[in-house]
Amino acid sequence: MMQFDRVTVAKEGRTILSEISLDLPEHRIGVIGNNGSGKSTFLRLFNGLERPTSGRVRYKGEDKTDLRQHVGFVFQNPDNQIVFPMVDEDLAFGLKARKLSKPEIKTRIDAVLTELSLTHLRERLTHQLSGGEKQMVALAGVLITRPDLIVFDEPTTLLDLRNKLRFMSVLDALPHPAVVVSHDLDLLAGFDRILHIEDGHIIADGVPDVVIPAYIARSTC
Ligand SMILES: Nc1ncnc2c1ncn2[C@@H]1O[C@H](COP(=O)(O)OP(=O)(O)OP(=O)(O)O)[C@@H](O)[C@H]1O
Repeated sequence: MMQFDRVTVAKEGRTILSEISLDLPEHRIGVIGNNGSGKSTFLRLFNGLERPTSGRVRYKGEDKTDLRQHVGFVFQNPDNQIVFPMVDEDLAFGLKARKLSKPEIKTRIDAVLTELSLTHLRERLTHQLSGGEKQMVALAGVLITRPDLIVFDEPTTLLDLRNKLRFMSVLDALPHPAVVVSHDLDLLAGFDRILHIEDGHIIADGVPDVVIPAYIARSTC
C-alpha cells in the first residue's frame, strides 16, 4: 500500500533517515529501534506530518498531497489528539471538517463507540477520562474518519496491563492495515513484518521471530 523510494529526511544539517526504500504491503508491520533512531520520523512520513528531504513516499503507487485523508495517526499521548471537552464533540470534530451532515456524524459516532465498546463514554468530559479511556477515544477519533491505513506511535506506553491487553485485542480485530512503532516487543510478536531502524537506516527487516531476538541480542551485548 505504501512505498518508500530512497527517502531521506534531514533536519538542521543532520540526516535523520537515510535513503529508505521499502514496499509495505503487509497487514501488520512493527517498527523497533533505540531511542532517537528515527522511528517517529519514519512514521510521520506515512501521513504527511513529515515530508522527505529527498526521495518519494507513494501511496498505492501515487504521490499524494492528501495523505492525511487516507492514513490515520494515533499518537503516543492521547492528550495531543483529544481537543474538545466532551467525547462526542471530539469525535464529531474530524467529520465536521470533512463537511459531513449532522445525521451522518451521529451515525458514525454511534457506530465507532459501539465497535470499541465505548458507548458509556459518549457524554463524558474528556479531561476526566483515565489514560486507557483516552487512548481508546483517540483511536475512535481516528477510526471515525475511515482511514485506509492506521499508524500508531508507541500506543501502549501509557497503559496499564489491563488496558494494554484490551488495546491489543482491539488492534487484533481491526480490519485496517497498521504500522506500529513500539518498544513493547510483546505487542509486535504476532505481526507480519518487523523493521529495525538504527541511526536512520533499516538494519533488519523480516518476521518477528528473526528480527526481535536479533534486536534483543544487539541491545544486550
Ligand atoms: N526538528 C528536529 N530538528 C533536529 N533534530 C530532530 C528534529 N526532530 C527529530 N530530531 C532528531 O532526530 C532523531 C530521531 O528522532 P525520532 O523522534 O524519529 O526518534 P525515535 O526513534 O522515534 O525516538 P524515541 O524512541 O526516543 O521516541 C533524534 O535524534 C531527534 O533528536
